[in-house]
Amino acid sequence: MDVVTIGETMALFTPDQKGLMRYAPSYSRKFGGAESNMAIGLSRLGHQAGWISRVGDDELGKAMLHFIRGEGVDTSHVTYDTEAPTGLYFKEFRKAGDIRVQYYRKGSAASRLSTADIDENYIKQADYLHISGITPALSSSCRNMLPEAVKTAKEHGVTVVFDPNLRRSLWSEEEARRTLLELAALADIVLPGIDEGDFLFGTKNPDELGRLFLQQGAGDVVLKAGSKGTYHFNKNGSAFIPSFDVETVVDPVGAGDGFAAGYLSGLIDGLSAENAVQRGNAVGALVTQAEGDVEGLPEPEDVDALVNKNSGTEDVRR
Ligand SMILES: O=C(O)C(=O)C[C@H](O)[C@H](O)CO
Repeated sequence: MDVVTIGETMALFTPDQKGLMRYAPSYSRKFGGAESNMAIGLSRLGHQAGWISRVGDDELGKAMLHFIRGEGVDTSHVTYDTEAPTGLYFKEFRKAGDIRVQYYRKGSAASRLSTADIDENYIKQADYLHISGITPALSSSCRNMLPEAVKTAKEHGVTVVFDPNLRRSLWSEEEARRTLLELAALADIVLPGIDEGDFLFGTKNPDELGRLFLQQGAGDVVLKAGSKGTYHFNKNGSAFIPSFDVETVVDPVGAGDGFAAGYLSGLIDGLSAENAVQRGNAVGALVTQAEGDVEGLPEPEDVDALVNKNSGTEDVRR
């Protein structure tokens, strides 16, 4: 297994019409969850990814599992929870550039994940363990589970990748800041956005953030500056890798997960840090071109086409 990830995926309902959701009579059903989005991204790029989770023992849970398994992700460590339902989320396209999400996930099956779901043998055979800051916001059992998963990974030399994925609506600012900083300190690679860095450290200055995350304990800091590009910092220095131009953003949700998939795919393929980030930028850009969290995740030839079209784009070692 190249990467094992842990987290909640929800049935995603999108109104078939734009505008306020209260007027929407019909919805399309999709699936979305940061960690499985990333795992599907890896699978599309030809890698082996496994996803640890719980889903409700209900029709949506079954459909979700079929879907994610069908995308080539290993779901052998996903269990059906007979006492709690699959979580739901709604994505409302109010007007261009104004997309809102509404969760119905309190007490969901995945919020009942706990250290009992951490199988040492499963984690130890992976090269990377990917976790996000959404999971600890779901419940105290989820919060206790992640450090245990990280400990298991570290004992076996599995590289820990942490995407803060701040979801303010799920917990208090204070709790979020404390927990995300704790997890960032445990990770080998962190993938924050500039706004998340600002939330955690009170500055938007990229160099300052790079320094602070390194000081916190990460070996590699990959700092996403949205449509501008991405910074990479490690003990050898820093680089800025520009983003790819995107004409119209159809749906930005899931772009960060796509970035993580592209970046990890690059590392798995042995690319330099800068080229891995460039692949991340490419996947992130492509994800925004389709509606849905995973529908725009590319195959390798799509990534190559975008990167080659922009081959004038150079990595700038700083
Ligand atoms: O917001 C969440 O918690 C989700 O996991 C839903 C989406 O898939 C996710 O935000 C995309 O990154």
